[in-house]
Amino acid sequence: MPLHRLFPYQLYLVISEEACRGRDFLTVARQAIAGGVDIIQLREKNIDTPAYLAKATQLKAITDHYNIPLIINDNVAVAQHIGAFGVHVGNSDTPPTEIRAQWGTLLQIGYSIEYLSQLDNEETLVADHLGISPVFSTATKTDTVTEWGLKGIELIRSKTNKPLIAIGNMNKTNAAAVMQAGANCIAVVSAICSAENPEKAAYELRNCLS
Ligand SMILES: Cc1ncc(COP(=O)(O)OP(=O)(O)O)c(N)n1
Ligand SMILES: Cc1nc(C(=O)O)sc1CCOP(=O)(O)O
Ligand SMILES: [Mg+2]
Repeated sequence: MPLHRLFPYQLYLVISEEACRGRDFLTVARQAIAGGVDIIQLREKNIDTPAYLAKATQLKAITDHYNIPLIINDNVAVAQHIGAFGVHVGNSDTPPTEIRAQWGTLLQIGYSIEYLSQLDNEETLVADHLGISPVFSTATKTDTVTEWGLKGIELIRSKTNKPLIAIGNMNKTNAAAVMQAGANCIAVVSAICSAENPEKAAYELRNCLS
């Protein structure tokens, strides 16, 4: 099956209340959807599960309304509870094999690739799509390991057929090159959440993608 059928999303918004700079994150999500994002991840760090659940439930009402898949970062219980499309985990989170063992194919699993050696492990094998973590270093998340760059995308592309999500300082100036290097999708926080006009920012990013 062609990759775009497995993961038919090209513009991926990763949203948190903090990234929206005092604006209502639900309003920013609606604006981003109007501008053309086609998948959203809720990424709240340092929040307890009841508070995460409350935010996820509110956002799910919006994503359902617009028929946009919602992914929950880190918290599998929240993802499962709200009937999310999927969950995104990294090397410090619940491993994909555990999620798969418990929930089968109920949740799509995104998994961060920080080391090339991960491409040979069981966690990558069971994941549905992979985050290239990060393509370029970013102030939004500083606890990262490898800055993959365009060459890193090409290398990872040559080693896996899984859908690749490019994350880390993605913006209008690099989106086309990142896709050209082999990514299937770009994921952004600040380029949309911190933009003065999130709808326009999403629309302009969308136009950089094929
Ligand atoms: C699409 C996507 N890719 C990578 C990440 C990073 O996940 P992780 O390494 O678990 O780090 P945190 O986001 O949990 O800080 C992501 N969230 N989304
Ligand atoms: C959530 C996240 N994960 C990353 C990774 O490298 O795994 S970088 C990142 C934040 C991306 O923010 P911005 O679009 O503002 O650069
Ligand atoms: Mg994580």
